[in-house]
Formats: sequence, structure tokens, C-alpha cells
Amino acid sequence: MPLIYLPDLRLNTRLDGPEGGPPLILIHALGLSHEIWDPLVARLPGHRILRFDLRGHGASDRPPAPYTMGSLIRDTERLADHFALKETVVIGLSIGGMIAQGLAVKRLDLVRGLVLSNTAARIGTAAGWHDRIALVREQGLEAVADATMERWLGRNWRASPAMPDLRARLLATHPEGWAGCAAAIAGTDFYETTATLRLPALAIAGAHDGSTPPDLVRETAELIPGHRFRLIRGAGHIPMAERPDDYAEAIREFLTGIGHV
Ligand SMILES: O=C(O)CCC(=O)CC(=O)O
Repeated sequence: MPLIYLPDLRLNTRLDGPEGGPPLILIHALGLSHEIWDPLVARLPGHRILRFDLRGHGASDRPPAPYTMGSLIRDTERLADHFALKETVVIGLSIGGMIAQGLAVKRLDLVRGLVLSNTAARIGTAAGWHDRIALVREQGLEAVADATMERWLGRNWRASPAMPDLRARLLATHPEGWAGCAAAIAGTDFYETTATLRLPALAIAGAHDGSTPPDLVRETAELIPGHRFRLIRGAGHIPMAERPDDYAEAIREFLTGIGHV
């Protein structure tokens, strides 16, 4: 897996699928890594798929926190330019979906469609994020792990088959990287800019997602005229791990509908 050297940062990056396949960029959620997309990538063998670990996450460099949403958007933009991608569909999960919204506003040449998965134009409150950042800085990610699993997986999180792996991934994240990206979420409100977007968009929500509940996802989707909306039953915040077939089917249907196949 190559480390791509941007002028000031190395990002752990992976490119799958046939050269010349319709391009996709996948952006993961807070406290995870590019590997969360493995089930989706395996189900889309004809696409050229770029994914990477966000700064502070996985095997990418970890600059000191806080990070800005602008820097996360710029990282994605520079990677796409490095691989000369154009006219991509960007699929972003949670913070990844915020980055996708910002990238689409900035670079319409790069983005021809959006999948906004379990995300919103604004997630939580700045005060709530800063409280959580302070707790993680003091006590580590273990201090927020149970509450995060409950928001991600719903009331019955302890029994979810996806839980042990998701919890291990969260705890493998460095607190500094988590805090850096959490600060970027705290500082982001894309309601006005996302409302200017005119492009094909699919919003995906998980029925028992407590981090970005379906109504919140729908509210963001409704900013984009002509959007499609898909609710994944039996899933929460990380539907590609909980319901991989349903998730891939929703995305395949969208890609087919816009001729990105
Ligand atoms: O940890 C949470 O419940 C919130 C996570 C979130 O909304 C951002 C993300 O998953 O990228």
C-alpha cells in the first residue's frame, strides 16, 4: 500500500480496480480507516477506486491537532489530482461525507456525483465535540468507546456482530488524530454551501444510526434538488459493515442510474 507524499504530508492510499474503470473516491468516518470500505470495494469490481486514511488515522501521517475541514478537503483534492482523476463519484461516510460536500462545492470538475452516507451538513454541536475532545485527550478513546458503539450500532450494540471489529478499529485510532478530525467536524456547517450544489446525489441513512439519524441525513439531502434517499434497515452508522449487500446494492443502483458504470 503506497504512502503518497503530498508536499507536507504522507497519506496511506490504495487504488483498486481496472485502469479506465469509472472512478470512485471513498472517504471513511472518524475513528476508522480506508479498510472499512473493503466490503464495498469487493462488490464493485469494475470501478477504479481511490481510498485513503484521513490525516491522523490508520497509517497516514498524524500532524498535531486540530485539523480544519479545509485541510481535509485539500488532502482529498491533492490525492485525486495526483492520480489525475476527473468526473468521479465521491462516496463519503459521516466526516467523509462532509469532506465530499466541501470537495464538490470546490471542485465540480472532479466530482460528478455524491453519495452522502450517514452524514449531514452539520453534525452535533461545537460544544459537544469540544467536550468529547477534552475527554479523549484526558482519558483516551476507551472513555468514549461504549457511547460511540451505542450511537453507531443502536440500543442492542453489544450483540451486534459488527461491534468487536468496529470497537477495535476505534481503539486503534490515535487520540491525536481522532481529536484533530473531531475538531474539523466541530467547526463545520455546510448548510449554505451544500444548498448550492446541483449534481446527482444519493443520501444513505441507517435506520438505527444515533450519530447521524435518518431525519438529519434527509434534511441535508433535501438541500440538493433531485437527490435520492435510501434507508438501510438493520443498520446504524456504518452500514457497509453491518449490511454490506444492501449498502452495495443501493450504491450500484445509483451508479447505474447516472451511467457511472
Ligand atoms: O462518534 C460519533 O458518534 C460521531 C461520529 C461522527 O458523527 C463523525 C464520523 O463518524 O465521522
